[in-house]
This record gives sequence, structure tokens and C-alpha cells, in this order.
Amino acid sequence: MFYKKPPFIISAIILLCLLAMINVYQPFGFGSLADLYFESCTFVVLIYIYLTAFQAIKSYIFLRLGGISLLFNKIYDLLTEIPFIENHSDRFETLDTIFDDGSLLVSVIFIAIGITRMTKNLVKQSSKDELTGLYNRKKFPEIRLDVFELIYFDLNGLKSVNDTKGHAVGDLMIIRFSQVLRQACLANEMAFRVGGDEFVVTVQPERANEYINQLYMLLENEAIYFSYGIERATKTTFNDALVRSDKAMYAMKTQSKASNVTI
Ligand SMILES: Nc1nc2c(ncn2[C@@H]2O[C@H](COP(=O)(O)OP(=O)(O)OP(=O)(O)O)[C@@H](O)[C@H]2O)c(=O)[nH]1
Repeated sequence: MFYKKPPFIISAIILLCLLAMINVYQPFGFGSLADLYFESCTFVVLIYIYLTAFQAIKSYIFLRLGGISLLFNKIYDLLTEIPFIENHSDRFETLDTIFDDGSLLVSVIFIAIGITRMTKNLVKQSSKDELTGLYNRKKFPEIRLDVFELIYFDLNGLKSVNDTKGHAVGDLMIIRFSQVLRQACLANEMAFRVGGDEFVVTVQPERANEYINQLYMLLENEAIYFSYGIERATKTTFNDALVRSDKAMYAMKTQSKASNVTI
């Protein structure tokens, strides 16, 4: 609930409260007033970042720890502007250094690890299809085999499933087919979703027919039908093979429709 409020307003209120407190207690003697204003602003900027990036911080433990450590560091900086606390901290120099410089060092390390992990994860997610978890086209340059057979798949009759049973059932059909595509892959073979009901699989040379037979077996008792086209390819001939396998798939679909056979 709290985090749904605009972070800017919350941060501004905290800043105003801090500035008011500084001014009210100023006669009792703070250190440098300028220092205090800057420390307060940095603290509030941190709060603002914490609120706006809350989802990311929540999901990554290192960002969370780094954020906590940085907040601690800033609070400590603020508190040590109070002469009474500053006097005490000066007496425990090592402890003061650990609280001040140590917590800053820890924050920087944790935040750096957190950002690195988050970036890696984002890159990984950006090449995955959200609905099925299969790779999307962005992953094409990273095909793991040098020579392979490329199979272009298209589901048959998805539109009529959508129209008669609803989009959610159509989604389930796509998800189930994707599961089976992935299940039939060996190491280094990859499955991609390249369009609504279109998929590409790269399998080891001479394995396409075996792969497709496996799909038929896995989908034996399920009303999921598909057309496909197979082309042999290398990384350099990939784009041509993609076009040719799409055409071969289309030819199979046209033929099956003409003969009114469900494949
Ligand atoms: N449920 C669902 N449907 C989708 C999705 N993406 C595309 N579609 C639908 O899939 C259908 C694909 O079109 P077509 O390939 O012409 O439909 P089809 O019924 O499979 O026709 P054929 O390929 O000729 O058998 C369209 O109706 C799209 O709206 C999706 O993510 N979920």
C-alpha cells in the first residue's frame, strides 16, 4: 500500500521534515549546516531511489543488502553531525571508520554485484518468449550447432480453437506444444517461438525425422496438430534455410488442407 504512493511526494515530505528538524535544533549546535543539508539531500535521494526501484531491489538480495548498507551509511553520516554523537565516534576511531567507510565499501560491492546479476538476468529474459519460455528470434545468433537441421513448425487450426474454445485454451495449446518441442530436444538442440503459432527448432544433422516422430508420440492423445518444413543449414545459410523451411511448411499445410487430412 505504502509503495503505491508517489515516491516523489514521500521523499519530499521526508526532506521537508529533515530540513525543519535541522532548523529547529540548530540553536542546540550541529556541526556544519551546509554538510547537514547535503547529507539530508543525499539521504532523501536514496529513499527516492529505494522507492522507485523497489521491485528490482526486492527481487535481488545483493541490491537489497547494498541498499540497506547505503541507507545505514547515510543515517550514520547524518547522526555524526550531532556534536554529542560526533564526540563519541571520534573516540572510537576504528569503529567510526568501519561504520562510515566500511559500510560505504560494502554497499558499493553489493550494489555492483546486484546490478551485474540483474543485467545478466534481463539479457537472458529478453531472448525468451514470455508465454512459453522458449527462445525468441533474438537468440538466433546463438544457435549452438554449427551444422544442423532447421524445422519450421506451424500449428494447425489455432484460430478455430481460439474462436470456439477461447483464447485461453489457444494459449494452453501453444504452451503444451512448446513443452513438447523442448522435451524432445537433445543437448545443443534449441526451440524458438518465432510468431503467434510458429516455431523453429534446430536439431542435430539427420535427426529431424526422428525428432518429429517423437513429437507425434508425445502428442499421441492430444488434439494438437501441426505442419512443418525441414531444411539443412549452417550458421551462415541460416536465413535462407529459414525462408525455405517456412515455404516447405506452407506447402505441407496446403497439401493437407487440399486432401482434407489432419496431420
Ligand atoms: N491463443 C493465442 N492465439 C494466438 C496467439 N498468437 C497468435 N494467435 C492466433 O493464432 C492464429 C494464427 O493464425 P493462422 O495460422 O492463420 O491460424 P490457424 O487456425 O492456425 O490456421 P492454419 O495455420 O491455416 O491452420 C490467429 O488467429 C492468431 O490470433 C497467442 O499467443 N495465443
